[in-house]
Amino acid sequence: MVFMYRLIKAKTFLLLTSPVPVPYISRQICSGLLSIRKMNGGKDSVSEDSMPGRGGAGIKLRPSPDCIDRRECRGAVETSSDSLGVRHGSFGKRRSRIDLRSEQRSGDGNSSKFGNKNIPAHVKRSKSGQSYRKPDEGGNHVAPFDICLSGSRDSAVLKSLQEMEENQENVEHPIEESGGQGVLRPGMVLLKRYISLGDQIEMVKTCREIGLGPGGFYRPGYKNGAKLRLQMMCLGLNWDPETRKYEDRSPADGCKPPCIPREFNQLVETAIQDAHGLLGKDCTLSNVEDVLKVCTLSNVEDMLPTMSPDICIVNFYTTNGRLGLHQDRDESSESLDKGLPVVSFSVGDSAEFLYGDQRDVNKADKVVLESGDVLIFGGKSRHIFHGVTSVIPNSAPKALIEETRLRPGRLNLTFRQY
Ligand SMILES: O=C(O)CCC(=O)C(=O)O
Ligand SMILES: [Fe+2]
Repeated sequence: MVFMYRLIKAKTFLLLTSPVPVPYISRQICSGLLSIRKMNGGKDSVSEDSMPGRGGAGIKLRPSPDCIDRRECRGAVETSSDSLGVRHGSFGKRRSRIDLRSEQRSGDGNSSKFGNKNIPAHVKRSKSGQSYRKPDEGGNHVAPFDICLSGSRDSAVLKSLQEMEENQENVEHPIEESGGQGVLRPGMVLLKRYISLGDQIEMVKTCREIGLGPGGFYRPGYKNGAKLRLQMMCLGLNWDPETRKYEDRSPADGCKPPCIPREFNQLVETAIQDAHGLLGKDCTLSNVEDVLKVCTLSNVEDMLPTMSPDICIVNFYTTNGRLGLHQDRDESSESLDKGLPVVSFSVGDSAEFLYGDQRDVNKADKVVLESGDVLIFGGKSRHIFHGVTSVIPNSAPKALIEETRLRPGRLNLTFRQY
């Protein structure tokens, strides 16, 4: 609700005070949010069938200040324009995307700013110098993956809703069954059903909209050619499983990663504060047995440091998607050493999430992450092995699917600070 309220308030203010369209302003604000950071490489951790480690090579990176200047990548946008627009019923009414389309079409497409800097070698370019998506093995054009089903009431949506209804009649998902809210281990906190339905809906719509544009969703692969069992899009900085580095271009189309929407970051910060509240309570309870243990605000911050995300990896898992046990270790060594947390939002179908000290599924603990859950792991838990073993079909909130037509599957956003 806080997210929705802030969003409406900000948009109303901008609409009332601005002579230019809100989406334009939002993008400018977004640019201003990004700060320049000196970065160095993280260490590495690779496993078969898992997300490999993200070894930074000591390069200096910074979230691109103009990461949402979509005109730079007009070629890439044009190729995906079929999947945007009014044919998506209520989505088409969203002013931002329509404005975005016309801006993209009327943009000068000047690729000089794009330059040759940092463009991955395998990204193809047209004669005019515009980038476009890599064709698949069969040479077919690959448009960004649409996390939502198109058509107002097409049969796939109806089938999905019907199955969901049947499933939800038979299966109960009480919070206790899926693992309760609270401190799972030092530095690891689960906030159950933390994101309101309204905010989940906005999140899906926003991710869909960004995901269809430059730097949008694609199916990443590893160096050995194997594909991850998910669709991915990176915001702020791009993480490439093939190079295992953070870079400032998407390998799918050579475009700069889109910015992280300000509302997402606000929710991350509020979630960390609320996690601190839980950690504080946890301390108070332990004090009953251990009076010497004093829990102050500062050591709550030591257990789970605060962070300002400049990276968001957005994953979409279809119902047979998964992600092997891995560690998130490619952020800067400064960030890793401080234990700055990874904050994870789950939306859509529930998933079985494994975590533990070793890369061994038999030794890992399991928790079910449901739509609206926020999982935070930092401090002593920053280096845990974790992964997604399965997505539970038809477990998403029905109203979320009705409102967004999110495909069967799960959307996951992990925020980090480089
Ligand atoms: O989907 C999830 O819950 C985890 C995602 C993840 O671990 C990652 O993107 O590094
Ligand atoms: Fe991860």
